[in-house]
Amino acid sequence: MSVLIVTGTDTGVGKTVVTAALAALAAARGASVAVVKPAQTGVGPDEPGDLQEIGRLAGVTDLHEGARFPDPLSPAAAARVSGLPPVQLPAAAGLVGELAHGRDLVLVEGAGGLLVRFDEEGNTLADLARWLGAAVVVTARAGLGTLNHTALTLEALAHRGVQLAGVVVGSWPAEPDLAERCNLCDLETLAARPLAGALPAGAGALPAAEFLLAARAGLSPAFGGTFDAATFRETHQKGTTP
Ligand SMILES: Nc1ncnc2c1ncn2[C@@H]1O[C@H](COP(=O)(O)OP(=O)(O)OP(=O)(O)O)[C@@H](O)[C@H]1O
Ligand SMILES: C[C@H](N)[C@H](N)CCCCCC(=O)O
Ligand SMILES: [Mg+2]
Repeated sequence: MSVLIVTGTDTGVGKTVVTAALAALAAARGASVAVVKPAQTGVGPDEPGDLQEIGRLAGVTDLHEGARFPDPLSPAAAARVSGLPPVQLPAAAGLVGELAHGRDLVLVEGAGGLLVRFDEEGNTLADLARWLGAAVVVTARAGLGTLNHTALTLEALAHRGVQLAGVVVGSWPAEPDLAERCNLCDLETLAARPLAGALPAGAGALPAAEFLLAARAGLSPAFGGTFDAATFRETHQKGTTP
């Protein structure tokens, strides 16, 4: 039994796709896997949310959405605007703990970046990770601007004593520009370890069988994949040094 928390350096960086890739690899090796989204915002009652996307991509059905708010805001702000009660993050931690007893892996996808508030008390995904003693996967953008966002996220994790499970690039472009290629090396410097993966741009639109192949190639052996950071870096580093 283990719990992995999936956060990102921002909203829209590919957390859902990374969570789906982690779930797909776990399921493919026969592990029982549950996925929890404590708060889904920006999606109406009858629309598919991140969990439905994960279910479609990874073929997992053990999906748990804590609360849903229609406005595309932080969970705390979305609850305030809607007049609905905010998510109780301690209760979400309880649910994750319970699920973990009967599963090999429980994945938790946050909302937006690490320090986005879930309630008026200011509880965040970092608090959830701390309560559960769970490590955090940080999904990062590939391009210019990601170094500062990633450094801030890693510093916030370290400040709270939360363990980093790895940095994964959520969407690696087919034709990376100079900043994206340089960032491979610099993201590793920030994390003080090799990249834990890079999923190809467009992976989120693949059918499940092809998504599994992309997940395998795009995530490191620590997550059941074959991604090798050194080979990936070498492939893309042309022109990044004199
Ligand atoms: N590797 C990828 N392949 C295809 N599409 C991607 C990939 N990464 C991200 N996207 C697309 O980018 C958008 C944002 O990605 P995603 O929904 O995964 O972000 P997120 O970090 O989960 O954001 P949120 O905070 O809303 O949960 C989506 O439309 C998604 O389909
Ligand atoms: C609506 C969006 N897709 C996410 N569900 C929520 C993102 C909240 C981000 C808040 C912020 O950092 O300003
Ligand atoms: Mg998402």
